[in-house]
Amino acid sequence: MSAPVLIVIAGPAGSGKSTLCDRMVAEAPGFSRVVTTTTRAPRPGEVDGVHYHFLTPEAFDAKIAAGAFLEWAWVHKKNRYGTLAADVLGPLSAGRSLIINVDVQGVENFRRAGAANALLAKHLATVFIHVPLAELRARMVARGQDSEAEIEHRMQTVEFEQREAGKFDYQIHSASREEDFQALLAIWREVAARVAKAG
Ligand SMILES: Nc1ncnc2c1ncn2[C@@H]1O[C@H](COP(=O)(O)OP(=O)(O)OP(=O)(O)O)[C@@H](O)[C@H]1O
Repeated sequence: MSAPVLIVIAGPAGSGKSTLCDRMVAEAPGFSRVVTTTTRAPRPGEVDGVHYHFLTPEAFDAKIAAGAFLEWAWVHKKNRYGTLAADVLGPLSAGRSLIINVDVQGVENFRRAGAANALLAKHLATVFIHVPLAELRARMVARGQDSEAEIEHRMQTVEFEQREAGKFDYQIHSASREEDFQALLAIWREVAARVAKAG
């Protein structure tokens, strides 16, 4: 078994974050997704503790007051989403590896949490996925999930996101799905070796 790691993966919309997370969980031994917490209502088929921890706004407030979150944020001014420290540190302490897909701004929260928590910092690696603009647009169109307006909206934040890329520990320059996955596996091996060496 390799040493446990926490891979935080970010990149523009359509860069392939979900695809890579799904594949790591399916194929890399000992990997699971971080279960995050939200105040939004469960959608049909969503299971509490599996897809999210679903909390009432009051219960979410209580966790904030208790300092239980590594990070949290409002999304569209409507619902709150966050990551409880226990949902990251618990699995890592039990020897399991974690992957989480967050937006570029969310990664800053993980860096800050790492600066305040040595255990987290030891296991943490941030990964940015680069994709040329035309290819990003093509992937979103091909995915068929977003309206033309939504795609335009998402494309407007890409430049900002790319400017943040230099702050990440690792970069993947996206090619085929297989090459991207192999690049992530190589990063995982490197981080696991670093964690093992840190003891
Ligand atoms: N390397 C790749 N080459 C071509 N297409 C890819 C590649 N990786 C992922 N895709 C496809 O691009 C689309 C976007 O991928 P995915 O949904 O994983 O992106 P995402 O970064 O999670 O997006 P979002 O932030 O919008 O949720 C999907 O249809 C996926 O199958």
